[in-house]
Amino acid sequence: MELDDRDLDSGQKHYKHVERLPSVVESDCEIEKEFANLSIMNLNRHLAVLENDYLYHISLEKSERLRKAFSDVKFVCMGGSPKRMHQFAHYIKEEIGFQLPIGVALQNISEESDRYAMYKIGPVISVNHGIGCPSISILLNELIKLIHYAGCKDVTFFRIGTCGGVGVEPGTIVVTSEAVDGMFRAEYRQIVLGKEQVRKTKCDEKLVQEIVDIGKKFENKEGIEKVTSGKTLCANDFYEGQGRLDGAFCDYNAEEKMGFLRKCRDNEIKNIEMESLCFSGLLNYANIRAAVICVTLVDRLNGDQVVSHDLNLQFQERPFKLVAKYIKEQLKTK
Ligand SMILES: O=P(O)(O)O[C@H]1O[C@H](CO)[C@@H](O)[C@H]1O
Ligand SMILES: O=c1cc[nH]c(=O)[nH]1
Repeated sequence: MELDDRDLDSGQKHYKHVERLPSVVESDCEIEKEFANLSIMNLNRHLAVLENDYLYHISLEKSERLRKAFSDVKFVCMGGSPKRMHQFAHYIKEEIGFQLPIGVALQNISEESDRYAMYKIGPVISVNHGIGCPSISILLNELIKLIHYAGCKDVTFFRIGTCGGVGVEPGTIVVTSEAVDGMFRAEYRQIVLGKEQVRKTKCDEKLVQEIVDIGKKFENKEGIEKVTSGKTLCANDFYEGQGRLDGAFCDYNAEEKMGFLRKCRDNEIKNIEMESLCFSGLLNYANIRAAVICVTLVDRLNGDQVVSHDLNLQFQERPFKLVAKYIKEQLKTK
């Protein structure tokens, strides 16, 4: 495999590798055997012959060091904003009683990339995914490769987010039963090589139920308020894509907007956000357990504007608390 010197000058090791991959992969039944034993499904066979892989957006490189550092990961918690996931990192550290060496602070592992902020707290990764499916898709690709290269076993992913509610009181935690697109299809669609690729987005029923049960057990205690499950509409935009009247553009009227939101409610959609489709689509495809847990900031049947910053900051902590309870219970059994 050929080294690219220009990349080495910038401190990153990239390798020219692409041309020789397909024929090697197709003929190698050792690779098929190795992949058949993985719990991650549908993993790219080309990875098996990729000696070096730089996970560009999280600034990590496939190596023995990476395997040792990440092999204990059991939970990957993701949310939109870097500050929220830094806060969650501190919160989960206290909750699971994880001790950093004296004098060592939590470090953003991916600082060099300046794209995502990622923290490792023992068996938990806390990382921000930015806004929308393209952003979370890149991160999921690199995180799935990370847990594969590190040989992690039995990993669960969570999206800990915020959303707009549909007929539910602000502050409600919605655990997604299935993510749907703007046409109410439980499918994540992506154009690949000029064709539409479709991945199913129904969520793991058992995991949804376990989280709802924990929610019910702690409801109105320890900062965990109303918890419910329902379908989540995943939009590609915050304004027109979510039927708002307050975007820069709006070619529909208030009645049409309300008609659509009522139709959402009648189709058991309880919330609207922007990543659940890709998150559940890719993780389902990989056979990785995953759940989307979002707190509602506004009831869209009553308005569009998301206001009151302090209250939203309090609301954002509700999914933290629920997920932390789940992680703590699981760690007792591991
Ligand atoms: O709060 P997060 O996790 O970012 O989630 C929601 O908030 C963002 C829009 O404001 C979108 O990313 C949407 O999915
Ligand atoms: O209404 C909302 C609130 C938060 N995030 C969204 O995507 N929509």
